[in-house]
Amino acid sequence: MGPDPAVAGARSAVRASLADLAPGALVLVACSGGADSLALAGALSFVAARTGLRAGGVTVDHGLQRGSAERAEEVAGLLRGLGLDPVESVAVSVGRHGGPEAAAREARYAALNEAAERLGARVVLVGHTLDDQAETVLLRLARGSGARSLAGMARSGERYRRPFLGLTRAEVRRACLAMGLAPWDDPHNEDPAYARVRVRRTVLPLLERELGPGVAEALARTASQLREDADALDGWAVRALEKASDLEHSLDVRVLEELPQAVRSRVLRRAAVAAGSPAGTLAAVHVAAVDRLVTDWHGQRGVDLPGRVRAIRRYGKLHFGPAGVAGPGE
Ligand SMILES: Nc1ncnc2c1ncn2[C@@H]1O[C@H](COP(=O)(O)OP(=O)(O)OP(=O)(O)O)[C@@H](O)[C@H]1O
Repeated sequence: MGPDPAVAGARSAVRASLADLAPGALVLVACSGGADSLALAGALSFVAARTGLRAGGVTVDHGLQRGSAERAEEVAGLLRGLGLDPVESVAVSVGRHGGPEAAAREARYAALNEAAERLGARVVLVGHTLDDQAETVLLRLARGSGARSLAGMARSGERYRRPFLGLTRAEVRRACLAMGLAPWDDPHNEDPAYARVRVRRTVLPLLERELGPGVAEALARTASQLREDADALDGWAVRALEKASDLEHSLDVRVLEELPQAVRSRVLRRAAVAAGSPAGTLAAVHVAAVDRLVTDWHGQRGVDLPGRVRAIRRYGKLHFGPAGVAGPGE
């Protein structure tokens, strides 16, 4: 008898996501002990044994709940039991920046990045599923995001890969249990104080009831279509930025005027970030204000942007530089 179909699906998703790596390469799994990342660890251990990859694991103790250190040790023990080596349990101190959830995530990714670099792992696997993707897309849709943001999480980035992005949470949980692994269910995942939990428990089930099943799959499909569109627009923006820039990093307004709005916004955003405006705080309203310097200009000189960057229009050029420093010709 072959393996349970859910286990087979999990293993083949992991195998496919690592197909480009040469034998001997170290792959880490980021494991919280939840069903998703535990199934990921089980599947990675299986795949590594058959492909010559090396498999290790990292669990991060955020120190936010009673008994978290003991649980991290238990998770590390489970990972070692699966034959993963090296296995690390890393304790982090979580700041208060942007709310406890965001702070925990920031501290976690910093710890995972540090471990990957120290251990020489090019790839770190995380256990996001199709349902996580659908929830992310719905949350972002409700906030009014553009294509890049509605594209959700990438299946594969520079360091992080998400082999389970095409599998549902139920499939992954089934795989975890069928592998004989006992997951730890984080009580936060049931706490309706979090918008994501309300989306999971109330909004998505309501949409499925009212609009028919398959809404989560449909949202995930929309995300991957928008990813293709956003990639194409970003590629166009990179080329347009190159074409519009002169040696002093000023942009030619005539070149900008010719661009479709979606591409011009991306060019302006990139130019502002390159001049030092932080990507995280540069909002659509800021980019729109700079855009008006191009398309609806009434002689005003400039626009102030986050990070003390100022965009200035002068003599047919748009210049981005530090606020308070005179631009070219000012
Ligand atoms: N404590 C942890 N230690 C190691 N890895 C973790 C931990 N918590 C989460 N992860 C990894 O991150 C994945 C996503 O977890 P979760 O959905 O809880 O994250 P999140 O807080 O929503 O943040 P993000 O989705 O941005 O990673 C997990 O499947 C797992 O791979």
